Amino acid sequence: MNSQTQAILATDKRIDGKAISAQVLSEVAEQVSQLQAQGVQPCLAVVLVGKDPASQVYVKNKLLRAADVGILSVEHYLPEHTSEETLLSLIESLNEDAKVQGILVQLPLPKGIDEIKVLEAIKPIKDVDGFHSSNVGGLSQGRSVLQPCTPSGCMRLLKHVCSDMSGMHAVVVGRSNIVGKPMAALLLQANCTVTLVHSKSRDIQSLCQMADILVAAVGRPEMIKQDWVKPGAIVIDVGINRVEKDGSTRLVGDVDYADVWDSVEAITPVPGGVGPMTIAMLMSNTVEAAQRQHALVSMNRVDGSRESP
Ligand SMILES: NC(=O)C1=CN([C@@H]2O[C@H](COP(=O)(O)OP(=O)(O)OC[C@H]3O[C@@H](n4cnc5c(N)ncnc54)[C@H](OP(=O)(O)O)[C@@H]3O)[C@@H](O)[C@H]2O)C=CC1
Ligand SMILES: Nc1nc(=O)c2c([nH]1)NC[C@@H]1CN(c3ccc(C(=O)N[C@@H](CCC(=O)O)C(=O)O)cc3)C=[N+]21
Ligand SMILES: [Mg+2]
Repeated sequence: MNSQTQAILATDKRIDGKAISAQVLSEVAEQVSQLQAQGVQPCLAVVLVGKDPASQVYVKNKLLRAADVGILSVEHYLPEHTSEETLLSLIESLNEDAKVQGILVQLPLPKGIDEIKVLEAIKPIKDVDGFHSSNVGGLSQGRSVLQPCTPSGCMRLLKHVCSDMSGMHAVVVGRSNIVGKPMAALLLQANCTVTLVHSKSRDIQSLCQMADILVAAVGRPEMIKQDWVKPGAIVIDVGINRVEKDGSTRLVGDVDYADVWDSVEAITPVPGGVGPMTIAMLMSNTVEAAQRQHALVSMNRVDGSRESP
């Protein structure tokens, strides 16, 4: 095999989240134009409480992507010591604002604010993160609801390398409400056999070795090594870890990318894998929310009923 062929194969093995997210974003931009032609301007409200530096970077990136695809965004920056009451009343006013179709409250929230209470306050039809219990429940029942962005982005990446996941054994490491649990639900819906692994699981390495599809969402830098991975496995690395090395900061995943490379059939890099997909799916959800709200309003106009979105 000459080196050029090798380079092409190497490119194939690396699941390019940046490129695939660009595809998603161009589809979203097209949907935005269609909505605009119907007199609807999709708008996303982003709420950030406090000054967490990582959150500031993520929020900035979300606003940039929104602008790219023609989604209007409104930013609400609240001080660290904002009361729960103030935050809840902001959400209430965004719920009532017909010009805002998507509401995102950046997590984590400062201590002292009840995260669940805040997420439950968002109208489910505007819940572009898919974190409201009604959307979480809907996902678990297989209903068509707004889905959490990171797991749905992972599914989109998986579909690129694997058109039919039916019968495959998927192992998800991490059981958070925002990644691990909804990821397991989506894989189950795609007819995978799903194992959900967490910090109390025994013999995690053996569990990972069984995976045809391995999803790592732990938050432990390069925890997953070559001898944890079955040859030919597909690996999705959700982890975003900042590590100090030789005086500079580097971003690494939960998987030791270089170590597992020879064993895997395909793998997502960090950065440039799941991260950009998360933001693209947020834009996709915002458009979907706008479409649903527009459909509801039009329907109500026809039948005269008073239910508002
Ligand atoms: N790329 C993206 O778009 C996103 C990336 N992330 C990144 O993904 C990672 C996970 O995020 P998130 O789900 O919010 O993290 P959480 O900290 O909320 O959850 C981590 C999960 O990993 C489990 N865990 C911790 N240590 C181990 C271990 N040694 N072995 C097995 N399981 C373990 C925990 O188990 P237990 O429940 O028992 O405590 C928990 O379920 C982070 O690096 C985060 O930065 C997150 C969101 C989006
Ligand atoms: N309500 C809410 N919704 C979220 O979806 C949400 C959240 N809160 N809190 C934090 C996590 C984390 N998250 C990421 C999004 C994009 C990248 C991303 O774009 N990553 C780039 C690198 C960015 C960098 O350099 O740091 C990449 O992987 O290529 C990462 C992580 C969304 N989250
Ligand atoms: Mg978390």
